[in-house]
Amino acid sequence: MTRVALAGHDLRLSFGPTPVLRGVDVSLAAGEVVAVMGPSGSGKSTLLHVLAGLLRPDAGAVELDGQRIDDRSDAVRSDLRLRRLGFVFQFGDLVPELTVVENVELPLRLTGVARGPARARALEALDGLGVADVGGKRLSEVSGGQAQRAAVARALVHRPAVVLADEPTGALDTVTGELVLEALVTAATTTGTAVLLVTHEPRVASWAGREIQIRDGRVAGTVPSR
Ligand SMILES: Nc1ncnc2c1ncn2[C@@H]1O[C@H](COP(=O)(O)OP(=O)(O)OP(=O)(O)O)[C@@H](O)[C@H]1O
Repeated sequence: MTRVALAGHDLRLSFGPTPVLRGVDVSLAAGEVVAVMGPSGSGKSTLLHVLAGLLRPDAGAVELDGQRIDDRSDAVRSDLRLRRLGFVFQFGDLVPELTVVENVELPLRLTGVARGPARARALEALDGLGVADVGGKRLSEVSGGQAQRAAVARALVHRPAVVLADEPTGALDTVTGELVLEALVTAATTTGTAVLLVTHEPRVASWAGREIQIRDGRVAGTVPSR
């Protein structure tokens, strides 16, 4: 049977009086790429933040590799995020004071990997995205597309169980966007990482195996990607 990497069960969350998630069930198998689509304001990013343990749901449960995480302490959830999850947002979110390669090795260094092996793995991850040559540069010295590819390398460098990506190609040209999506799909097929991709764009969703449609804080349907 396929291992479930990440699942949300009957997730509910309101901001003040406004319900934003109204009972969402989602499940991602290891190695699966799933797109989350839906109109602006339908709750996609909120769902991603709840699944990441960044926001606690009012009700429901989140399970990572079969273990419930939403009821764990902030410190435990933060540690799980560091070790088991990778994130890609629309605008890279790298640390400007560090070089590109220092950013990519960060998840490894923070979990105790020694400097030498961490550097080697970071350079390998950058190489996989075609940007190893800018490893020594600071963010101010690289293009937006190079920075985003570095952000993807950082999200994948520690071979996380799950990558959560929120409009990861939103700020990129088509060719760079495809490099980013290809890297995410390759991680899914080669290392069994589950990838959840929030996007507005059908072209981006077509890289996923399955599309979850969110409307008004509920799953309106799940369809195979075109
Ligand atoms: N921290 C917050 N406090 C209050 N309301 C919020 C907060 N975050 C999101 N919302 C509201 O929750 C609703 C869902 O927002 P969310 O960002 O999840 O939607 P989305 O589907 O990702 O939208 P988009 O496609 O525009 O990014 C919106 O009405 C938004 O205004």
